[in-house]
Amino acid sequence: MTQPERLSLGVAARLARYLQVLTQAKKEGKETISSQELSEWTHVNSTQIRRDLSGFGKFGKRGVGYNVDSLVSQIRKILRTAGQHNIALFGAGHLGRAIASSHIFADHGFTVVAIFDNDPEKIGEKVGTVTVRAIEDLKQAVEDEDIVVGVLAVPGGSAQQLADRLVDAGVKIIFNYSEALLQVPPEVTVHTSSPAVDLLYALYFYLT
Ligand SMILES: NC(=O)c1ccc[n+]([C@@H]2O[C@H](COP(=O)([O-])OP(=O)(O)OC[C@H]3O[C@@H](n4cnc5c(N)ncnc54)[C@H](O)[C@@H]3O)[C@@H](O)[C@H]2O)c1
Repeated sequence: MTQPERLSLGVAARLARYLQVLTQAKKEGKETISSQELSEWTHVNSTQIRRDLSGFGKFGKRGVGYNVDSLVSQIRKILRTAGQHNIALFGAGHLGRAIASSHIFADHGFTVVAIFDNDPEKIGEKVGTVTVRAIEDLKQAVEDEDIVVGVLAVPGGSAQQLADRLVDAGVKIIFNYSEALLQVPPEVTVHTSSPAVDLLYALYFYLT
């Protein structure tokens, strides 16, 4: 399989979207999927899908479609997300608990291996199988448990100080659920999740 050095942002975003649909299809027991079906679920047109996937070798058979399993592993390889990746979660509140006990990350090979909170009442509590720890343990946890992503499920006012600690501990990817605008060095990527902003984006394409 030939693989370009770096994907364009557009291709990477579409591949991630295909992966999301394929992972769900796999969970529902689907073995093959056509570019037309992928198109219906992702709203990317099927010609574009075939073009995106053909660039990386032949996964599909004419008339049969793509094998879901092999397409999932191929896209994960292309996105370099094959294997398991460890996450540290900050905030054992409503959102943090929901994230820790759901499959949204696990389905894509991410495991929540550590949960941090600054509320003394929560430290030592179990959320699923993980014990809530004090923030002072962060640096050691990143080192010992090979943590590559920090997920912030804390109030906006606490997010920057935690981002600073993550950067200091060497974590390069921050997934920010709060509304805080985070300042990080250029080598660190922040992804901010905002359902309302995603909806505005969808609305823009609906209205134009
Ligand atoms: N983007 C989304 O989809 C989405 C959805 C829901 C909530 N949110 C955001 O997620 C965040 C959490 O929401 P919630 O409803 O779970 O709040 P919550 O109050 O239930 O939980 C927040 C937790 O963070 C902890 N915390 C606060 N400061 C901390 C610090 N400095 N270090 C470690 N832990 C700290 C608190 O002790 C608490 O356990 C908020 O910023 C909220 O706006 C985003």
